[in-house]
Amino acid sequence: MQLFDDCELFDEGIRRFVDFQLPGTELRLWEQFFTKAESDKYFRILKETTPWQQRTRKMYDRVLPDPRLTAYYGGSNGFEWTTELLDIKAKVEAECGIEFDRVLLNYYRDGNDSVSWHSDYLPADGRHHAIASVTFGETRIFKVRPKQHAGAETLDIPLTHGSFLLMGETMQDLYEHHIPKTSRKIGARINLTFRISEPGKPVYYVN
Ligand SMILES: O=C(O)CCC(=O)C(=O)O
Ligand SMILES: [Fe+2]
Repeated sequence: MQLFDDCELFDEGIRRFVDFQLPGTELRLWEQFFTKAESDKYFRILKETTPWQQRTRKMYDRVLPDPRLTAYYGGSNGFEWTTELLDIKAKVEAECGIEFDRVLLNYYRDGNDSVSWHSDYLPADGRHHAIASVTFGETRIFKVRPKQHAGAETLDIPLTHGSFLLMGETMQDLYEHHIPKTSRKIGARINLTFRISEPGKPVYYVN
């Protein structure tokens, strides 16, 4: 589905906007939301200065490393915000009019890194909020399908360098998403998901 219906001139070309018009929720994509120069700078700084962590999770009776590295900022138990993360957050907030208070960074080192089908973790206040997803680096396919997916189509969205994807409040209730592995010889990708938690409550992040 390609509905580039609201193009505006951007300093390095055309900023393309897509509203995927998903039933029951909002899913909107701004490509080249950050300029090439900004995106290159943020990719380099985040790659080099983030204290990337290798998380593990228990699968049945085995403890397996997540196929990606992560770092968590803000909220009540994340790292201290950096200038760059606050700048990225401010630009996203100005566009969508929503304020976020924490961000999860994912570092996909190559095509072998991935995230399996899931919906994002329910915040401590028991209700889902909008999530803003920003990508720097290699393009990866973001797949979306309804939770009731028998017979349903999967939406494949290439998330490009400098793009901003906004998932609406009900997205996690109704849909799940996934970044598949790829055998293509590709470089690294960094994804940031800005989230909202109930103020004052610790966030036990999983996804
Ligand atoms: O890398 C992405 O685009 C998605 C990451 C994700 O789904 C998550 O961290 O929950
Ligand atoms: Fe997710």
